[in-house]
Order: sequence, then structure tokens, then C-alpha cells
Amino acid sequence: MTDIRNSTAIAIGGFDGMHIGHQQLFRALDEKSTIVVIETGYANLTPKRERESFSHYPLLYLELNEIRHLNGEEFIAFLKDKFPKLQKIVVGYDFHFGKDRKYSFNNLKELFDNEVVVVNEVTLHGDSVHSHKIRAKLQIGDIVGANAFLGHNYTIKGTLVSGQGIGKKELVATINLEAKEYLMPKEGVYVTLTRIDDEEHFHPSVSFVGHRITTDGSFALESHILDGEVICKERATISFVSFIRENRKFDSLDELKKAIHKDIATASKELKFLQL
Ligand SMILES: Cc1cc2nc3c(=O)[nH]c(=O)nc-3n(C[C@H](O)[C@H](O)[C@H](O)COP(=O)(O)O)c2cc1C
Ligand SMILES: Nc1ncnc2c1ncn2[C@@H]1O[C@H](COP(=O)(O)OP(=O)(O)O)[C@@H](O)[C@H]1O
Repeated sequence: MTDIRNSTAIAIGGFDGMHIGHQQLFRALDEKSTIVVIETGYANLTPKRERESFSHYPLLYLELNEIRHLNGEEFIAFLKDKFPKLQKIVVGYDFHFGKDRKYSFNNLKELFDNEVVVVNEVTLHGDSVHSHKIRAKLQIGDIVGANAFLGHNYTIKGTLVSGQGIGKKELVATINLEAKEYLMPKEGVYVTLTRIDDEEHFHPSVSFVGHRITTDGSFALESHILDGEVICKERATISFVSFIRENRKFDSLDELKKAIHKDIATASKELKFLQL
């Protein structure tokens, strides 16, 4: 296993999302590098250790409370203690640290006796890429926009829970998931790809996020697999591709069923098109 104490370069930030702005920082790292994650407790795009799926560098997690009181000199000393061979610190143009976020990259440059790389603002179509903007896009169902900022599909890993038991009998079979640590996209129906347990591949799927206002009104995150019956034992991963329609209250299960079949046709068509 890599010993992170041998790292010669680090990138620092919150890194919720591991979006294209963050990826730009990682490009400035060297072979022996570590990503230093400052945990604020608000990460809900790539909560906890999910950030690890989006980089091959090891990650060191620091609680914000551990470092928020440090002044510039103390912060550098803290980093040097963790990384005795440190030669390069990589941060973005808006990186701040210390009490009241008082210190910026300028202070790092003044105080660190080696290289400080400051990555310029990463934008997409003139819009600055940030985690809070990705959250805002997901909350209005703009999956395509969120995915473009992320540089990958928005992905939720959930644990299997039981549903109401009417899906399979009266509608279509679904895998019901719980994923409390993630930001839920706007309520509605989505074209998705779903990975079951530890399978290596994703299945084409259509997913519902929201309160089942037509049936029992409870909240659900559920995925219907399009390429045949599957058995899910413990968990599944939903990768969001695009938004199909809003959540609706139907007058009967029959009408809901018709709508679901239309959703299935939409998702199949879009995913076939993507695979071409
Ligand atoms: C593709 C799809 C679309 C759905 N759309 C709606 C909807 O618009 N309104 C709603 O109340 N429930 C919707 N549902 C959720 C169903 O109400 C739910 O699957 C049904 O209540 C069965 O739940 P169960 O799996 O817990 O038995 C949708 C489910 C799927 C798979
Ligand atoms: N759009 C961007 N362009 C360049 N650097 C960025 C961008 N977004 C974040 N960074 C840098 O990445 C690191 C992590 O930032 P963080 O505050 O966690 O991201 P966000 O602003 O997306 O929540 C910081 O060093 C920050 O300056």
C-alpha cells in the first residue's frame, strides 16, 4: 500500500463531486501525491469515501474542525508534519483557509518554501464550475447540465430496502434503495444505468425518485431494469443520464402503468441511441 507520508505533492479542498474543476487540480499532481479532503459535513454529491471512485490518488480526510483555527504558519507546519517530503501544494484560484477563511493562495505562496500551483478558474460555457451549482442543477432536474460540470454521470450508491410490494404484481418490478447521504435529484423519472451489487457492468434502466403520490405517498428511490430480470441482494448504484418527466399523481394504477411503459420506451430509445 502507498504510504501517503512519502507524497511530494498534495491538492487541497472539499472536493465534493470530484468535478471538472477538481480534476484540473489533480492534473498538476505528480506520481507520488495525495488528495487532502477537508470534510465540512456537507458533502452530498460524493459523500464520505465515494470521492475515491473518481481519482487514482490516495485521499487523506481532515475534519474542518481539526484545521479551521490554524493560522498560515500553523497550517503549513501541519501539512509538513503529515507530508515530510512535501514539495508542491496545488489549490484552486478561490481556495481559502484558516479562521474566517482569512488566508488565500497568496499566503500559501508567501509561507511555503517550495512550489505552490494555483489552478485558474475552470468554467463551462462561461459558467464557473462549483459543487453548489451542481447541486442546484440536480434540484431542478438538469441532469445533463450537472453531468457536464461533474465530467461523469451523477451517481448514487444505495442499500436495498423493501418496497410496498405492489410494483412487481401490478406495475413493473423495481429495486428500492435507501441512500440518505446523497442529494436526491428533483422528484421525477429518469433515464439511468444501474449496477447491481458488485457486478462490473451497468444495466439500462429507468428510475423514479420521489414521493409515490399515486400509491402510499412515501418517498422512494427505485430502479426498473430494462434488460431482463435481476436479483439484487444488498445494494445498487444508479447513474443518472437524463430527466424524463415530473412526478405525477395518477387517478388509477392503470394510468400509472401506462405512463411507466411510456417511460420505459423513452429510456430504451435514449440508451440504445447512446450505445451506438
Ligand atoms: C418508471 C417509473 C415511473 C414512476 N412514476 C410515478 C409517478 O409519476 N407517480 C407516482 O406516484 N409513482 C410513480 N412511480 C412509483 C410507483 O408508484 C411505484 O413503483 C409503485 O408504487 C410500486 O412501489 P413498490 O416497488 O414499492 O411496490 C414510478 C415508478 C417507476 C418505476
Ligand atoms: N471551478 C474551479 N476552478 C478551479 N479550481 C477550483 C474550481 N472549483 C474548485 N476549485 C478548487 O478545488 C479545490 C476544492 O474546492 P471546493 O471548495 O471543494 O470546490 P467547490 O467550490 O466546487 O465546492 C480548491 O482548491 C478550489 O480552489
